[in-house]
Amino acid sequence: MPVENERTRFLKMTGSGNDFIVLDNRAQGISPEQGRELARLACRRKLSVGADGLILIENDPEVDFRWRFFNADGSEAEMCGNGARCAARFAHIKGIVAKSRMSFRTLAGIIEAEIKEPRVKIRMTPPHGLEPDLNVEAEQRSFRLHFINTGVPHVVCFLENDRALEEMNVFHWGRLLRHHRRFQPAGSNVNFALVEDANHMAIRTYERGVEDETLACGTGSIASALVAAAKGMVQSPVEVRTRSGETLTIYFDNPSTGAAAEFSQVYLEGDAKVVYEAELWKETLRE
Ligand SMILES: N[C@@H](CCC[C@H](N)C(=O)O)C(=O)O
Repeated sequence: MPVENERTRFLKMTGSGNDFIVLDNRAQGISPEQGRELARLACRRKLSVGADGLILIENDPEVDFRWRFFNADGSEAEMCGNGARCAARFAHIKGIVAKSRMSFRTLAGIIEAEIKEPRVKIRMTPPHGLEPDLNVEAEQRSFRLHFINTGVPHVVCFLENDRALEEMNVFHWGRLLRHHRRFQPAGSNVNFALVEDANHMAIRTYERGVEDETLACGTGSIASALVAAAKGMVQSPVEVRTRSGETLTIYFDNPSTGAAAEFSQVYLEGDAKVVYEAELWKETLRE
């Protein structure tokens, strides 16, 4: 049983439709292995709380706190943009960090956050590994993909219009590309993106570790905006419409375009809302 207590308090939170179970692990001592198991069991929809991921807030000697982030399938991810905004708001609501500006440790590096209730703006770690224009084949269909790591790995596939975005079978093609040999062993999140004008985009994302389309993906929205900026299609700030209909705002400095494009000062801003506070009963943490 991953949680020793009979009942564990948690907040259910949503970052623009990406939903998370967030709990204070400063005293509970849930180990990474137990966290994996807890995520896998508690994130199951209809059988338990149901969520895209689990966030454990823990003490850190150098910054305000650190987190561990687990996808719904129990895999641990280096970063999650929407989850990071929820974690910062959780820490503020729970009095773990009284000030509205804070910093916390993730496996991808230190994230800075500013609470603007209920919005949260976070400063990301530097994106890296841009590889534009990769031609990838899946089931006899060719995709032009652009890879970038914005804390976790992402590929971006640009579509030409609203209809193409609406009709894209994200579950089918996203799953195939996410597991494509080109992106192994880590695999990749897969974003289908539409540039509407120089400051507006719409995206749909197939998420690694959730193994489905989610209603929003922060690092995926950033990846899509940065690749579009590298190609000279957009400029900061970029408003990204997510599948939930909510908008994420991406800010960045982009001094150069093309394959060697560089980015600094990358920020993500959007809502991070509490759905409810509750106690998790052990009885739903069974197969
Ligand atoms: N939803 C996230 C990304 C979470 C991690 C991802 N599923 C992975 O394993 O790479 C976001 O908002 O960034």
